[in-house]
Amino acid sequence: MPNDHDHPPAKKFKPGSVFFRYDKNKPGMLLPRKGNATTPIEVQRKQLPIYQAKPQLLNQLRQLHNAILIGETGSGKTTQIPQYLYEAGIGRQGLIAITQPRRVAAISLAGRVAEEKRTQLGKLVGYTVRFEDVTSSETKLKFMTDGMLLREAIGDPLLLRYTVVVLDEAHERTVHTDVLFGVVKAAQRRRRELNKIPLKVIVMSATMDVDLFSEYFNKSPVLYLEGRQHPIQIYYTKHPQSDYLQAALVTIFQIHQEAPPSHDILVFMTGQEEIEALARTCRDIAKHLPDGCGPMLVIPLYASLPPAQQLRCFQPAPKGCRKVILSTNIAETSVTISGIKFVIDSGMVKAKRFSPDSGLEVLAVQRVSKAQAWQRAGRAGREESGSCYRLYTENEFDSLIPMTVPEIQRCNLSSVILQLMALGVPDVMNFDFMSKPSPEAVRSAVNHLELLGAVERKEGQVFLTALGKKMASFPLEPRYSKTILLSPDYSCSDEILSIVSLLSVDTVLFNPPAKREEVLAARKKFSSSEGDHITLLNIYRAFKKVSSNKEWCRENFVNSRNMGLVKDVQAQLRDICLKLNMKLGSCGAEMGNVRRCIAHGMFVNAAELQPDGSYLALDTHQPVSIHPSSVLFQGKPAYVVFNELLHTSRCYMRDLCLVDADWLLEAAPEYFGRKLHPSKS
Ligand SMILES: Nc1ncnc2c1ncn2[C@@H]1O[C@H](COP(=O)(O)OP(=O)(O)OP(=O)(O)O)[C@@H](O)[C@H]1O
Repeated sequence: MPNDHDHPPAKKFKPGSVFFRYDKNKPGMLLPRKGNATTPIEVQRKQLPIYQAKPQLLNQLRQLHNAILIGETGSGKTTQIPQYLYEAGIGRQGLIAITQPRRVAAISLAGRVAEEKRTQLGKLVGYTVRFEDVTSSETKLKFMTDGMLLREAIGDPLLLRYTVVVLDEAHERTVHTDVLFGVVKAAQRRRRELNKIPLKVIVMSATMDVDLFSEYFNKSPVLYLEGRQHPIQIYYTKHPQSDYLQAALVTIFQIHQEAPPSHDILVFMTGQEEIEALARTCRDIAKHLPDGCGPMLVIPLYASLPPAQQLRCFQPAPKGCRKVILSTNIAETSVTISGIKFVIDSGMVKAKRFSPDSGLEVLAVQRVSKAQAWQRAGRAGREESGSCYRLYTENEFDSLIPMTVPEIQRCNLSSVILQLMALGVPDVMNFDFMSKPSPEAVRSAVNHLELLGAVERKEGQVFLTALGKKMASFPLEPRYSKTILLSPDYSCSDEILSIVSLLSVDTVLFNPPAKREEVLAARKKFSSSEGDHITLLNIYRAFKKVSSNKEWCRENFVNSRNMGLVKDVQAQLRDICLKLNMKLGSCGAEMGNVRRCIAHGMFVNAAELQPDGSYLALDTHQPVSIHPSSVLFQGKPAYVVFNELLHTSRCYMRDLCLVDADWLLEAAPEYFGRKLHPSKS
């Protein structure tokens, strides 16, 4: 459940300044060429640095099966390469897929390329992201998240619909991209062996380890694209900043007081709570600025916002008003946001960290890599010159790691391994990973899947079970798909589908700290002593009962758009269930069944109350605490299962469900036999 306890309290704006310096000798960014934002789109295309290189590029790309393309941010790689290929008739026998690590990039790029080609989105140019497919039989240029191409590969490992796959923003090294590298490489090889139409693979980024990529993709040639269209000045703080939130705030208003209102600002922060808090503070301050300071439109941008709300950042601000976008790293790569002249980079990012020893995956705030810092800077200077204010010193920048550690080496691998096994990869350790995950992490994930019944071992080999095959049909973490698949046994599929959809969308509630008392009063009506899952379900049921009434949502601090999205997700999950011939039903008000089903699906995330009032995660014996946002915060239930762990000052369990020890024992007798004290339940 969303919380309002982990961000610092909204701060009063202290007049003052953050001092920056600009080192001309170390900008890393080059000289301008030409162009401006009001130029017609055809002319804009021709002004991109890539245009100069078009004939040579096409010449090379026509011949090569693999190519690594490296070019500065904004040089035109993502928007132009697919069009050049298409216009030159390369790969015409099939589709050209362009993968992106994030959905917001896939959607906005498809929109831009459709506009450049003067066609309606969904026709020649389309996109596919989780729970949304805007393509048709006419689509030839298909922007998609890497996760979606991976899902397609489960049904079609040779990716026969595609003649070209462009793996964009390869430096991001998400789990999906890394697995996709191996899948695409294998498809390419198999197609050659089977004499099928060849698959061309183009890997692109502005900031990647070219040697590593070239070596991995069969010593592929590296094509360097020179130059950038507009210059970006980089500023560093003179002194280290102890509080990047405060530094961001001061910098936003320094710029706001000095720069023309049409110059918009993009600020990189770490997460939703922090962004919402900063947004509130900015709006408050903006109301009380001296005359002469224009209005400010503050737009939050983070992954769990519904797509329509995310896309608001692309709309221009009203005339005379400055747009300030406060974003997580979802706007870090690929996107062009019109009007952005200034980027403010906190230098921090929230990222997953996994410890195979403890088996726990936690989200924690950490420093960005140099590659990320350059990508962030690259969001300015796309339509004209720009500036990037780094809220850290140049020395601090120099000490950053060059590239982000691949996610596959720092996350729980159970989802990936399930997908790989569904793809028919028998020995995951021998899968052709660009960077291998640690054997402990693979072992821990296989154990997890075995506990869930998704895989089994026979004669030292690991096999996918029938249940595992079904689990892989859902675009969800294995424990969620397992819970859904179990739900008919407890006659509570409607409830479980609602709960899983609510958890997949995750910010269905508003928790403005300034209205804490009102929020608590409104929530009381729905609050369940059985935990957060049931409380969420109560809210969702009430939402449906009032037919999604907006006024009701406002009164109850419910995010009506996100609730709408929950409905969509639920409908899609239901479709998958029906395809699997599951009998779906409801248990009405009998929540015991629902909790029991949750206990059976999510038992690996169980925690036990200790005699001293603290909690221990049963799997790993790690001390954990109930997050203050949970409805179970005041109580001391003997056993709970939790949805995720958040690492701030402590390790907090979020989204908890009250369970009986007996249910945990039923779910995994051997596993819990050693760990539980059922007398306490
Ligand atoms: N939605 C848009 N609105 C306005 N201009 C755009 C838009 N998308 C792209 N452009 C223009 O096209 C240029 C090239 O964008 P493109 O995404 O192709 O660059 P890129 O080389 O792939 O950059 P990156 O490495 O940052 O993804 C941008 O710098 C901008 O000038």
